[in-house]
Amino acid sequence: VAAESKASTSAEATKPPSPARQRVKKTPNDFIFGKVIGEGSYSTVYLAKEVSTQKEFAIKICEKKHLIRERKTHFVMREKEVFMKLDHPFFVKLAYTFQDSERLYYVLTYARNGELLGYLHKLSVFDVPCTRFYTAEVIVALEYLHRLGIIHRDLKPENILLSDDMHIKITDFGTSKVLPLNEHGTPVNSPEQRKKNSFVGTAEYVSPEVLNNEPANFGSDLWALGCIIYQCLSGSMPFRSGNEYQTFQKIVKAEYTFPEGFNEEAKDLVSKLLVLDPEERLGMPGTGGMSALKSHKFYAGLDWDALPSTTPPKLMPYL
Ligand SMILES: C[C@@H](Nc1nc2c(c3cc(-c4cn[nH]c4)ccc13)C(=O)N=C/C2=C\CC1CC1)C(C)(C)C
Repeated sequence: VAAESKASTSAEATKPPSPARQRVKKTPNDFIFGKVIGEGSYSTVYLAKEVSTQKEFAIKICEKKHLIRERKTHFVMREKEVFMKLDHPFFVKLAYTFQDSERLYYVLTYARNGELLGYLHKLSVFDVPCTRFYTAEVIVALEYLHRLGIIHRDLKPENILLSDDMHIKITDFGTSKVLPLNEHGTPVNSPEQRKKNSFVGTAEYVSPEVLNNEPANFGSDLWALGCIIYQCLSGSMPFRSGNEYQTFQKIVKAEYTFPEGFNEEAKDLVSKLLVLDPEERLGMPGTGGMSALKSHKFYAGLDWDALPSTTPPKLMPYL
């Protein structure tokens, strides 16, 4: 990588910086690359350290020829478009982008404490205070995302990362959808949007409408939220089944049961999210919007605006 980029850097060195590019573009030589953090759909994400600041970043690298061959350039363009719009503490931030002859590089926040899923596996279940806190942070993140007209479409505990101070950092927007905004800046999810969906989320969290080939909408993220709340308190997924086909059969019928002892307020909340008709899900405009969701008794007493500055409850093994 270093050798090739030297070639392109020298080529770039002769190109006068265009006015649009005020700050100098980074190159791979500005970073020391470490372990592979994860494989995205058309990319590999590495842990890396910026030489000049010793700061750690996650760097997503895409092979240009692979993207072109797989005709996925629009995915990475859309993902970059989404990252450029996001400026909120509960999302991974895009710090720099640059390229060399072979690859595209996206330099992003490194969420040092990894996936929420990891803690859920370690503890098997979260207690009510932790479930309240972390799912409330997801709700604040969804409210921000939906206000920007962005549907995540693949929300799941693997995409909910944790920062140094144990607040959430949502990531993986490669499959998100950006809805056009009308003249008032409100997202338009019109019938024209109803073209065949090319993307289906992760089996256990995908919503009925997406399985029925209807376009994803904000309700699709609320369905995933319902699955996540269920999973935090029970340690298992509501529609988990022997195989994917059986899982899908349960999803399209919203067929699931609560385990013994499941928190009553959470039962009521989940039953208002895992509803077949997206418009009927708590948090959608027809049911009072996100403020109705935030007023649900499961979150009684929670200071929503203080969440980013609240000390997160300790994720404790279930006693
Ligand atoms: C879901 C995602 N996983 C992850 N994506 C990102 C991480 C990340 C960190 C850990 C981690 C940290 N400590 N221990 C584990 C585990 C998984 C991660 C991060 O720090 N910063 C940005 C990321 C992603 C940016 C986005 C453009 C792709 C996949 C599997 C797609 C790579």
